[in-house]
Amino acid sequence: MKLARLNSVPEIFYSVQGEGVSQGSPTVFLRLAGCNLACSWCDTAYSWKRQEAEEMTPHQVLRAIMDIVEAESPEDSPCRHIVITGGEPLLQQQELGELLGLLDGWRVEIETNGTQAPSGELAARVDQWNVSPKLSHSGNRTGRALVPDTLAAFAATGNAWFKFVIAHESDWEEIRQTAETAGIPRSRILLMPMATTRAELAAARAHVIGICLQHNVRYSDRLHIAVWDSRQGV
Ligand SMILES: Nc1nc2[nH]cc(C(=O)O)c2c(=O)[nH]1
Ligand code: SF4
Ligand SMILES: [Mg+2]
Repeated sequence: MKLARLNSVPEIFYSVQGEGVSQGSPTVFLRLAGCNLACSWCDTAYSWKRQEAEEMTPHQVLRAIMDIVEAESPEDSPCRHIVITGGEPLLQQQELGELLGLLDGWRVEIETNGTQAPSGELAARVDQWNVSPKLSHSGNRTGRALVPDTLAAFAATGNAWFKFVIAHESDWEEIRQTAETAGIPRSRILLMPMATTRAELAAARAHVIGICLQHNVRYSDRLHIAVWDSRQGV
């Protein structure tokens, strides 16, 4: 499978989940390479823009994960929570399924842009989907980033949350329409500020919380940005 490379090494790290409903949980992150979209504000473009990626077998990835767990999480309570992100991890479903087969007893979250439907086999191994559908402000071609049938398939799993990046007040209307078409319940929607720096996050937070209150949906902060600013690999 292809892993993103950060500072010339495959991107696997131990941190707290910074976004969504598991925010704050100690987690191993695995970033896969490649994406089918090209968001203008992508904060991990290095994971898909450059052709370089680290090719590893699922067994090698498992070994690298366990090395980090052993080195960084406590011996008396080793981390067994993984977030797989990208890029778009569902472009590598076959290999991902093999890896998840090796992560027996782990809690698995997948961050996805919601354009690729998971196979039933893969879905059975995933505890939580963090789906982040890309609105028109992402600059992707219309129809490419928002795929209603695929979003509906995620909604039907019962373990998906839908995390939308807010750039403007007017984004709510696009979210409302998307949710209605795909059958996404309000209780599963989170709004998150568009921000790649601590200063941008601080400036946008109150405004996005205001939109959440107005429409009775959850807010998600971006803890890793609040804490480590625009640093990658944390
Ligand atoms: N700490 C931390 N939490 C995250 N949650 C989602 C991330 C992502 O890049 O998909 C991410 C990330 O890069 N770091
Ligand atoms: S879907 Fe995610 S990884 Fe892909 S370009 Fe958009 S923000 Fe970047
Ligand atoms: Mg990130």
